[in-house]
Amino acid sequence: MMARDGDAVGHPNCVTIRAMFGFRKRKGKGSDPEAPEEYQPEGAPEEASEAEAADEAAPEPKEEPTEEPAAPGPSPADEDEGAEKKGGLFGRLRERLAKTRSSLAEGLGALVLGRKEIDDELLEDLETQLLTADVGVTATQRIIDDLTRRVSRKELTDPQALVGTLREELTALLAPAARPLTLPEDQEGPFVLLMVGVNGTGKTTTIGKLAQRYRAEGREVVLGAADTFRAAAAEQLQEWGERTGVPVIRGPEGGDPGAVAHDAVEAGRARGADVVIIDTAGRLHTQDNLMEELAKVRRVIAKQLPDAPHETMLVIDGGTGQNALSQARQFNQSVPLTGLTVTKLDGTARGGVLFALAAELEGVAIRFIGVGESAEDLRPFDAAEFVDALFEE
Ligand SMILES: Nc1nc2c(ncn2[C@@H]2O[C@H](COP(=O)(O)OP(=O)(O)OP(=O)(O)O)[C@@H](O)[C@H]2O)c(=O)[nH]1
Repeated sequence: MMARDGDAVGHPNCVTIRAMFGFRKRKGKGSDPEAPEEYQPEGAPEEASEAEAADEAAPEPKEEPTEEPAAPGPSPADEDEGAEKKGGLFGRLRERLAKTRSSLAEGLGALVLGRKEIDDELLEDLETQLLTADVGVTATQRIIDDLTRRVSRKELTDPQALVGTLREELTALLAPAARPLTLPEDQEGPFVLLMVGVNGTGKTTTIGKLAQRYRAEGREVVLGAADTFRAAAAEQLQEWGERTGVPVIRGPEGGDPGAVAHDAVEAGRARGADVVIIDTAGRLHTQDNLMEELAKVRRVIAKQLPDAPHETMLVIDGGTGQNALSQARQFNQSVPLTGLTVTKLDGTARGGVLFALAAELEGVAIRFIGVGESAEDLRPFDAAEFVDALFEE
């Protein structure tokens, strides 16, 4: 890896290039991206243990609370409640990110405590802290380069200001990736979402939550169960379909997933649906089989509808840390990705991986994050909100 800020080297009182490579020297420390995560998969959606899971079980998706409630317009009392709810939602995000918060932000606070100046050692410790929190090599390098530059120009001298500056840097790093998924209002034919991801990352659950969200917005949705490899996957999708009042197109077990995808798009067209969401297998006999199958499903959809799939979304388990990056790269080769959903951030200290994904996967937007099992825990990804939730007292 090349340093990009050579001009910092040799400047009096400034950090040296040594600091930027500190992570190499400390390789062992906290740099075990493949280490098993303590996250324990929880039960099926309807088994959610928290009180708010009751929200999810509501039979009418239109009554599902949303972050931006639709008409009728709010009364003044509702507005107060709205503000409170917003605070509540932020509070909940903050609480759900507690593990990442303690591994990333709280560690940084401790790091600068009692320091009098920003020297090599402090920047090296910061670098280690970021890598330990799964921020990843590219993002960490970019941040340390930038801080080094600021220190060398004397724009940043006070260690206590370092955390604030870092917070800005982290937000700026995430911001280009935080592009919401907006459905066109005037599109001819349905908006087709192809959902991919390895087994157990929360793909089917995410599809269910998305169906619920879109139904609550008054959109017509069709689901396609193109994971014909695992019968339980279609069952699970069917349950979500029943819960949200959305038709689910299925095929025979072991059948052709391309045919199911085709039928789902066709059903979406015939019904004048706004959105078709297609679930795919997360595991086949081999990884190569899986990638070929996904590419084929994609081709079938593309033949049927110009520009479709309009979104190819990879669902990643945030608890897999740096492994998420290799998953994303691999999927991206077979089915060019347009968006990501990172789930299970509520059960892991490895949420720093969002920064790694933003830095490494240019052009792929982070659409949603999952911070729990209920529908409102699938949140549109907002860079500033995410960083605030990690840093705000
Ligand atoms: N805590 C938590 N659990 C989640 C989240 N998203 C999904 N889950 C849970 O993760 C488990 C696996 O989710 P699935 O939707 O079955 O995963 P999948 O990727 O479809 O897996 P396959 O169907 O096996 O391919 C379920 O128990 C979900 O409720 C999240 O953001 N937080």
